[in-house]
Amino acid sequence: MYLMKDITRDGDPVLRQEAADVQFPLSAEDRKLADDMMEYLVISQDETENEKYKLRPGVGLAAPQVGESKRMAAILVPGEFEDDEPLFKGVISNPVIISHSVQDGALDMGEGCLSVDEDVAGFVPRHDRITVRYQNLDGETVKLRLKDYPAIVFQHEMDHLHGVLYYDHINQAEPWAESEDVKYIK
Ligand SMILES: O=CN(O)C[C@@H](CC1CCCC1)C(=O)N1NCCC[C@H]1C(=O)Nc1ccccn1
Ligand code: NI
Repeated sequence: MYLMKDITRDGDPVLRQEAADVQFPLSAEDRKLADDMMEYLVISQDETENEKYKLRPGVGLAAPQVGESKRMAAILVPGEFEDDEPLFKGVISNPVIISHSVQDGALDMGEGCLSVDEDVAGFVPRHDRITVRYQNLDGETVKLRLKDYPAIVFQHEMDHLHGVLYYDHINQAEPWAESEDVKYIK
């Protein structure tokens, strides 16, 4: 299982590379990578476990963050309340945004990243709504419409597959500048 020491940090060139397509059917190695990334998210979101292993809780983990320059990311977006089903739980490969809203969305608290130790303050403008197409672990093509928080998470992870980090999107001059057509998401 992955520990924080296994998470590549900003400065490692792998985080700035364009990752390679995942080939299907999945190799045993890529299947293990997918399982291990999802395992990290599950354990990190469990209070007892994350304390025990000193893990930062995460809702997403992209392969470049564990040193693998492949177009694969695990995503586990919890439901609103403790016992709810997750809003999304899955490992996506070769994702592409095939359409998106004109309206932008940004988390009202800004973002962070397990690969960036110091949080960089400011709004991270993204698309508020997206239609994403990706391959699931069986190699099937899935098309998914997302909005608000889950859409932000997907875009944060997909950025990693293109060597983009969240702070690349922040307005350095005025990090918290509000604009008209941006929806600020809780
Ligand atoms: O690429 C992937 N990453 O870098 C992990 C990031 C991904 C999210 C950042 C903003 C949108 C996606 C991540 O999850 N975080 N960022 C750093 C510390 C906090 C943590 C987080 O938001 N945790 C969380 C939130 C709700 C419930 C449980 N845990
Ligand atoms: Ni990240």
